Amino acid sequence: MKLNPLVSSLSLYDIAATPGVAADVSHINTRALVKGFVGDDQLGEALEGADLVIIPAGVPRKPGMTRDDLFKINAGIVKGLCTAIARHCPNALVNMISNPVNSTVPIAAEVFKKAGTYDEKKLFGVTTLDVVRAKTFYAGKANVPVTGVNVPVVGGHAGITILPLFSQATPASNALSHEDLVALTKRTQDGGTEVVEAKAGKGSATLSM
Ligand SMILES: NC(=O)c1ccc[n+]([C@@H]2O[C@H](COP(=O)([O-])OP(=O)(O)OC[C@H]3O[C@@H](n4cnc5c(N)ncnc54)[C@H](O)[C@@H]3O)[C@@H](O)[C@H]2O)c1
Ligand SMILES: O=C(O)C[C@H](O)C(=O)O
Repeated sequence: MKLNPLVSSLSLYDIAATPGVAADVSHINTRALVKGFVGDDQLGEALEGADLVIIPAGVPRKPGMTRDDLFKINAGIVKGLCTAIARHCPNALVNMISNPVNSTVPIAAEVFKKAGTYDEKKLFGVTTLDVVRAKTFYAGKANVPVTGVNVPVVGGHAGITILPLFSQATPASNALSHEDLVALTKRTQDGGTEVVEAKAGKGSATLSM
C-alpha cells in the first residue's frame, strides 16, 4: 500500500509491534504518510475516516488444520474490528483477508447490518490468490507464457468452494486432457494447503499474497 501512488495516507494497526513496522514502512520514498497505531485504545484513531480498510488480522493455520479451524479465534477478532469500522469509517471499502474468508465475510456483513452501515458493494473477501495460482499452474501445464494468461475463478476461498473455470481460460489450450484439468482444479483448490505444509508450521502464504 505504501508503494501505491493512489494512497496518500496509510494507517497501520496491530495489537503489538506496530511502531517498528510503521517506522520501517514510512522510509519508502512514496507520497503516502504512514502512521502506526497499537492496541484497542488506538483502533478508533487508526480507522477514522478511512476510505479502505484491509484486514489481515488473526491466526494463520498450521499443517493439518483447515481454514475452518481458525474460526473460533478469528471470528472474534474480525467482529471487533468491523464493529469499530462501522463506528469510525462506515463508508469504507472493506477487504477481508482473515480466514476462514467464507465465514469472516458473512460475519462482517452481519456486524454492518446490525450497525445499519452494510453496503454489499463495499465488502470483499480477498480471494485473488486463487486466481494467481490458477494462472501459474495453468501456464505451466499448457506451456504458455504466464504473463498472457487469464483464468476466472468463482466461488469462495476454501477447498471445493474455490472454482477455477479452466474452460474459460485464455489463451485456450487443446493440449490439456480431462485428467489434466481435474488435477489443475485440485491443485488450485489445495494451493493454500500446499504452502502451509511446505512452511511446516511457520505460517501460510504471505509472499504470493
Ligand atoms: N485470504 C487469503 O488469501 C489469505 C492469504 C494469507 C493469509 N490469510 C489469512 O490472514 C490471516 C493472517 O495471516 P498471517 O500469516 O499474516 O499471520 P501473522 O501471524 O503473520 O499476522 C497476523 C497479525 O494479526 C495480528 N492481530 C491479532 N489480533 C489482532 C487484532 N485484534 N487486531 C489487529 N491485529 C491483530 C497479530 O498481532 C499479527 O501481527 C490468517 O487468518 C490467514 O489464514 C489469508
Ligand atoms: O491457506 C491458507 O490458510 C492461507 C490462504 O487462505 C491461502 O490460500 O494461502
